[in-house]
Formats: sequence, structure tokens, C-alpha cells
Amino acid sequence: MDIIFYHPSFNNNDWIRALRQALPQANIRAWTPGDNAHADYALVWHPPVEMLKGRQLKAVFALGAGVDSILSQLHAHPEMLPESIPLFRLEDTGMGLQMQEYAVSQVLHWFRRFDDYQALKQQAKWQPLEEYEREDFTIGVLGAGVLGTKVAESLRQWGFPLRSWSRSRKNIPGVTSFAGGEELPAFLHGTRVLINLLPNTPETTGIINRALLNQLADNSYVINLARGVHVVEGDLLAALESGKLKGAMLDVFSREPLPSDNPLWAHPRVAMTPHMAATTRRSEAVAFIAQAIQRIERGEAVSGRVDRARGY
Ligand SMILES: NC(=O)c1ccc[n+]([C@@H]2O[C@H](COP(=O)([O-])OP(=O)(O)OC[C@H]3O[C@@H](n4cnc5c(N)ncnc54)[C@H](O)[C@@H]3O)[C@@H](O)[C@H]2O)c1
Ligand SMILES: O=C(O)[C@H](O)CO
Repeated sequence: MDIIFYHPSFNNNDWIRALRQALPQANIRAWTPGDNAHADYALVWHPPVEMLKGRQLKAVFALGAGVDSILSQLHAHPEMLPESIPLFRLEDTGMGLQMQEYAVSQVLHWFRRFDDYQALKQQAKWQPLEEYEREDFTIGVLGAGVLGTKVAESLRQWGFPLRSWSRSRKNIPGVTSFAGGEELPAFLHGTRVLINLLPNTPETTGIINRALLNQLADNSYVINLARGVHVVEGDLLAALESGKLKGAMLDVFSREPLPSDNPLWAHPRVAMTPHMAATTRRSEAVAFIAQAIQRIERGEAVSGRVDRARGY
């Protein structure tokens, strides 16, 4: 069994060493331009077209959860990966816990008004503030998939009213499920903290816009953990200025790194992180991929296959 590996920034040696430990029977190599030697599997992130084009692969594994980048590449170069070759993505593999850490910490930061106390501190003011009530702090998770479900579950223990929105009805204990476009308004009405964990697809690009934001509760908050293109930045800034939004925590941006002249940098009620909310964890990812390859070799079903028509 031959496996090729490509990631623009991961350490090849570390990954190949881990993969060899998990799959001792496999020949594993870092792909380099011009390498057209046989391969059965490819592990990739932002792969060059030439790496995959024309290969008779058994499967390709994306080294992340979101596959919008490789799907847009495939849209431009369909010859890169025929439909007959399955594309898989990482499901959780350590990203769920990271998303939980991020979301819980930010929700509690706002719920306990630490943002307001920080502003008072800047004014050297000692001023206890009226406490928020949990029943006024409904949290809505856009995208109740692998990661959205983990985030909703982690918030449940804190007693907040929880709801999720997804393509199909979900059954997450303690979380009210809303499904499909027709139920989006009901999901948004009364939501105080909106957490985005949707995949980037033609249907979801630009979804967090003025029309959506206006349907949230007053003094609401947005946490974007998915893709920057989900958010219409001008509409987000306008909602912050109008008071509809009290704060935003953004990990992803339509252009990354975010250009230094982007107004989000200077906004006092926007917090930002550089697309680090949940990074690919090598040991968990290698275990996930190794198990998947072994299942494919045995002719067994594998979780995480990307539906190219659906876009995720
Ligand atoms: N910021 C980061 O560091 C980071 C890390 C990992 C993943 N992500 C992002 O998080 C996203 C979600 O990851 P995941 O593993 O939970 O994905 P997933 O495929 O398991 O879940 C996606 C969810 O979105 C819902 N959905 C998709 N299209 C929809 C639509 N048109 N209407 C309503 N609901 C829709 C699906 O029903 C599903 O519940 C990834 O696509 C990626 O963009 C970001
Ligand atoms: O989708 C993912 O896995 C992360 O956003 C890394 O890009």
C-alpha cells in the first residue's frame, strides 16, 4: 500500500513518522512536484492539482474538517479528482474539544459581563453591574454537525437555553432543533448568542448578513468559528454600530491573514483570533485516517465521506 502526503505547512517528517507507526505495512512518502509514482491513498490539504490529477487512488483524505477549499479547487479542475474517487474529511479528531473551549469561554465572558467590566476598568470605575439572566441568554448554534453538536453539548451544563439550526432535524438532548430555511426565522427570534459552525457552501456563503442579524435579540453576540465568507462584514459592523450586536468574536475572515486596514481590527467590541479555534491534532487525525484506510482495505463502510453535490 502506497500513501502520499501533502500539507503546505505541517511538518512532513512528524506526520509520516506517525502514519508509519499507525500503518506499518504502508509505504508513506511526502509528495513533491514531479512525483508521479503509484499511490493508493493521498492525504492532502490545499493540494496542487498535479498531485492528484490522473491518479487511480482508492481514496483521498482532507487534513481538516472544512473541505470548501478543495471543493472549489475541484470545481475549477474536475480532472483533479473524478467522482469515482471518494474524498473524506476529518470528523472531530480533537477539534470538538477545542471548539468547546472557545465557545464556552466566550459565552461566559459575555454572560458575566467581563467585556463591560473591562471597559469600566479602562475608566478606572469600580461599578458592579446588573447581572444577566440565563433565560435572556439563549444560545443558537448554526450548523449542528459534528462540531456544532459538541459545542451545544458543552454549553448545556451551564444552564443556557440552547437551540440549533441544521439542514435536517437533530436530536441533541436539551437542545431545541430547528431545520431548513423555513425554520431559520424561528431559530433566530430570541437568540442572544449566535455561534456559527456551518460549512461554507453556495447556500451558506454570506448567510450572516443584515437580514439575519436583524432577527436576533437586541444586544446580541456573534461567534464565528466556521468560515469568514459566512459573514457580510459590512453588515456585522453596521449591527455593532446600531446596537443590535453588543459584541463579536471572530476566528475566521473572508481574507486571511486579515488585511491591516480592515476596520474589524480597531473595533472595540470585536475580539479576534487568527483561524486557530480548532486545529488539526496529528495523533487523533492519524488514528482516524489509519482506521478509515484499514476499513476501506477490508471493504467496510467509512464515516466522513464528503458529498460533493451538497458541498460538505
Ligand atoms: N475555525 C476553525 O479553526 C475551524 C476548525 C474546524 C472546522 N471549521 C469549520 O467548521 C465547519 C463545521 O465542521 P463540522 O465538522 O461540524 O461539519 P459537519 O459537516 O459535521 O456539520 C455541518 C452542519 O451544518 C449543517 N448545514 C450545512 N448546510 C446547511 C444549510 N444549507 N442549512 C442548514 N444547515 C446546514 C449540516 O446540517 C450540519 O449539521 C467546517 O465546515 C469548517 O468550515 C473551522
Ligand atoms: O476546516 C478546518 O479543519 C480548519 O478550519 C482548518 O482550516
